[in-house]
Amino acid sequence: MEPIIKLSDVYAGYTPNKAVLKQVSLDVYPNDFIGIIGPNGGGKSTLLKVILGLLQPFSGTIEYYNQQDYTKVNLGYLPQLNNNDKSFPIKVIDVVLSGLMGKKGMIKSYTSSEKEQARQLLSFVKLDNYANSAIGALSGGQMQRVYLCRAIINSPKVLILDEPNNFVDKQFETELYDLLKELNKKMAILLVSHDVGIISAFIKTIACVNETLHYHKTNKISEEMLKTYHCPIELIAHGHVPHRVLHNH
Ligand SMILES: Nc1ncnc2c1ncn2[C@@H]1O[C@H](COP(=O)(O)OP(=O)(O)OP(=O)(O)O)[C@@H](O)[C@H]1O
Repeated sequence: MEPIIKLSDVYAGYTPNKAVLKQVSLDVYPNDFIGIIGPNGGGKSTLLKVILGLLQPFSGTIEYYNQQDYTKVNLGYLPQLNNNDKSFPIKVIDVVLSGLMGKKGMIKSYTSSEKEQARQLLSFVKLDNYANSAIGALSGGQMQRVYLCRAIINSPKVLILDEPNNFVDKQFETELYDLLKELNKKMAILLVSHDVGIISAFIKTIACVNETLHYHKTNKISEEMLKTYHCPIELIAHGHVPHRVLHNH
């Protein structure tokens, strides 16, 4: 089977001669569900930017379906939420529909079947009653669900999520992962998360990013394994659920 995305020996960063990512190689296959973990500042978001084509590597290659042009691969992206999103004057359903722009370009109107599809997705994440609300009126968790709908409305081959559970209400957290499991039947998923304990029940493999990338063909994480690869974690307990979190560097 051919990988959908193939990174080979990638060096990337923001200032010349100061690589944040070094010697990174990774193959992403159609049914993958990869948990991307690592310490703060280790380079997880930078890796996503490289994969999304937002940051050109200093050296190394990134190939999509054996093509050089990333726009030919349909990628869905759920970015980290930031506070600016709150002041953006746009209706919830239009946020979801804006996920079609990559396919349609800057268009003025959407078809009724596209609107229906957007409504179905909102119903999928239990926000059917908010379709016509302003996005700024929603809680952080609700906004994340809307952005998830936007990321998947174009049926991407790869769904990329950056800390989706940062703002998600506890009540929706399990539902979010169940939803991702369902989506994984149709698309590869790359998930950056600090919640290693929780995601390990859903992910299939692990990429530990700490300047370099170490890929583990398992969803079981041992401290020894991560220590070996300089990706420190520790076990703590939140309530009744044992949890692994990453040290701050
Ligand atoms: N736009 C930028 N310009 C310059 N340096 C940056 C920029 N974005 C990130 N960095 C630096 O690159 C390094 C890696 O950052 P990155 O955000 O990729 O890490 P991360 O693993 O996603 O961290 P976190 O878990 O805190 O989100 C850090 O040292 C960070 O300060």
